[in-house]
Amino acid sequence: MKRLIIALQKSGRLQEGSLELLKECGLKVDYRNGQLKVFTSDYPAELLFLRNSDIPQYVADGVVDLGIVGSNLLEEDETPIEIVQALNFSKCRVSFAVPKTSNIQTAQDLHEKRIATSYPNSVRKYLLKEGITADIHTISGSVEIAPSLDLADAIADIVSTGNTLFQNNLREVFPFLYSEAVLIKGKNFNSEKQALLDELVFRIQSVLAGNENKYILLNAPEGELETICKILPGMKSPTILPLAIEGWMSVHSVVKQKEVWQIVQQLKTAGAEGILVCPIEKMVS
Ligand SMILES: Nc1ncnc2c1ncn2[C@@H]1O[C@H](COP(=O)(O)OP(=O)(O)OP(=O)(O)O)[C@@H](O)[C@H]1O
Ligand SMILES: O=P(O)(O)OC[C@H]1O[C@H](OP(=O)(O)OP(=O)(O)O)[C@H](O)[C@@H]1O
Ligand SMILES: [Mg+2]
Repeated sequence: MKRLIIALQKSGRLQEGSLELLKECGLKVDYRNGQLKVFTSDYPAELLFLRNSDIPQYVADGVVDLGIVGSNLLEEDETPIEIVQALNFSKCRVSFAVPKTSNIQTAQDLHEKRIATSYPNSVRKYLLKEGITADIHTISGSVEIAPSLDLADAIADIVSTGNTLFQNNLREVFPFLYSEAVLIKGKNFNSEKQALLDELVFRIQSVLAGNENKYILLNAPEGELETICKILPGMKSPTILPLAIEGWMSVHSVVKQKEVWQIVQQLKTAGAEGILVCPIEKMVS
């Protein structure tokens, strides 16, 4: 039986989310920290745990079939690689930041300044586009410390919560790149491997759709049904079932996770009672 070889990060920001997603897709993974190779059961895959920065090359060379990396790495790496699916986790931005006391406010203010970063190609491309020249210093980690050591006037690094900038007395100037985890595909896909990939992508999309939506149930007075159904469009339409008490209906529907609180408020105002909001594990439309 053919197995898809999937490269995941050995340690770091992407590992937990990658393993979690594969488990939600039905791949049984018995992984113990430090293992470099793991076979999955319930789906024919072999997981290789590699350095994040090595994954694009392994995928491009066809040494592995698939990989999960941050899209910012692909921008930096410039290896031509097909993104099969954005994965909606490890979302972050790559931003310029400066000491709180600095008067750098705009892209133009970076002209002829010293910029420390782990992403020199991405920074170079951005500055070139803006017609700005700067002195780029490449540092492989802990970039936020560079201004306090007077190694740089500004940095370009990943920002998520902004805590690291805050702790290092830095101020975000502006982001120039947005990133999230993505599934990337190598070469040498015969029809058997392609079928396995299609199945995996189908499962991933079902999990992502499930995560983005909530199942909502509520009791509605019959007289308010029309208003309540307008608030709840559902996948096709809401499901309506009679309650044991006359004059009341149970209404079931699916709503976008990000709209849940606003919809709950509208439903309460429209007279709904006993509102339940439940997670959806998988959703196939
Ligand atoms: N704070 C963060 N929040 C969200 N995503 C992040 C954050 N930091 C990094 N990432 C994402 O995770 C990816 C891997 O980052 P991580 O710091 O784990 O590895 P690395 O140090 O860049 O690489 P290597 O494993 O080669 O040392 C980044 O390319 C980015 O897409
Ligand atoms: O905005 P925040 O939520 O604080 O996240 C940003 C920090 O996260 C990443 O570092 P990481 O912790 O991965 O350490 P590293 O530099 O060793 O990769 C990134 O390089 C920033 O330093
Ligand atoms: Mg990091």
